[in-house]
Amino acid sequence: MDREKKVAVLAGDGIGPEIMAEAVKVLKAAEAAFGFRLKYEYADVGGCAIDCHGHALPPETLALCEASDAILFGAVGGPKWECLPPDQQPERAALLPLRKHFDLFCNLRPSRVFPALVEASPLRPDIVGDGFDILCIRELTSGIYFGRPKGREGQGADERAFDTMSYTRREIERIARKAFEIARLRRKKVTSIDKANVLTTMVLWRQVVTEVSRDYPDVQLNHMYIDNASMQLIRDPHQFDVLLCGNMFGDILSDQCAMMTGSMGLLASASINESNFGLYEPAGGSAPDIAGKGIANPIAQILSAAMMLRHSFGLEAAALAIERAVEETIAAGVLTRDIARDPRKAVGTAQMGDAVASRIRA
Ligand SMILES: NC(=O)C1=CN([C@@H]2O[C@H](COP(=O)(O)OP(=O)(O)OC[C@H]3O[C@@H](n4cnc5c(N)ncnc54)[C@H](O)[C@@H]3O)[C@@H](O)[C@H]2O)C=CC1
Ligand SMILES: CC(C)CC(=O)C(=O)O
Ligand SMILES: [Mg+2]
Repeated sequence: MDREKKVAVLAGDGIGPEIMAEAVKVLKAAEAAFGFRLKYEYADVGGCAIDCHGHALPPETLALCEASDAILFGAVGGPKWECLPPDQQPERAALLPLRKHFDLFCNLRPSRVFPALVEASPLRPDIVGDGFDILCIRELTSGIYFGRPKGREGQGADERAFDTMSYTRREIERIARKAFEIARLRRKKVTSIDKANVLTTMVLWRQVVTEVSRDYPDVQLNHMYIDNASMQLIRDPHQFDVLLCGNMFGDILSDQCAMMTGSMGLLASASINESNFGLYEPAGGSAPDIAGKGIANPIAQILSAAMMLRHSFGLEAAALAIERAVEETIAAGVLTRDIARDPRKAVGTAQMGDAVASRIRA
């Protein structure tokens, strides 16, 4: 790495600050071990930013992100802000605009079963086998989460609310190309998820994905309806390599994939744009039910930091070292409550971060 890189650290709400502290701890251990330097600059985002600045994505936060080489993001939202009008809630007023602003259209969510956690999966042992390895590639800046018009109108029994699902050929093509390019580096299989039997948007999705696939004859493509895919993931996860999804279906299936590996707290993600600028965040949310208790699993945040080193900074060896340290820590039986077989032996968030960091130092 030629110069010190600047990381915008947006921890957010709920468990966000707790798990972020552990990711930064691990990154600092990696800096010392591998001799690179990162500069961490912190800013408010989400509900805590509404409380302090009156806006979920204050201009100074956006300016910091623009001046940074990557964004490390925690989570936003929670019951405290649910009373706000929908367009002012932290998720819609901060996270979605951030994704749109930086055109972070490509969301990578890898779900792999750690060998020591085969038993933590809620799937039957004969289905999990030695573990599966699925990469969910989710389109992140379009689809029904962004389509216009959306709104509410009318009153009484006639009051209605509506969202618009929309995809352009260009939007589908660029995420499909990413999926095929990445599948080439893996097991060369793309399963495109849609609902083309009902939704016109998804008819175009299927058509464009099929057209793009002709440029990748070495990669096998099959199409699957979202309802079937949800069932097939549980019946036989080994049939999947790369899942190519639109925004909403990828949101839903990736939570399912996370839990199939043992916990929501294990699923890391990278959201990148065409210039390889990225935002790195756990796939889960602010987990208000466990926030402030020091028991959240920091692994998804730590592995998101490893993805940042790999995708934004080209620090492959350091990324691998973090991933290996996480795997070894889990194998040594250092487990947070969500993945521990015996909750009485579970460690807290900070102990898990300490254990991973000390393995990197070693
Ligand atoms: N990227 C983001 O900032 C996201 C924000 N949210 C927001 O977060 C809030 C809570 O949403 P929920 O639907 O409850 O989803 P959630 O992902 O926050 O929590 C779902 C379940 O997973 C557990 N969980 C999540 N992360 C965990 C971790 N690291 N360790 C252990 N357990 C973990 C929680 O305890 C909870 O039981 C809402 O305001 C929601 O809109 C939800 C998803 C993503
Ligand atoms: C605001 C939501 C779309 C966040 C979320 O659930 C996700 O990105 O997985
Ligand atoms: Mg989600």
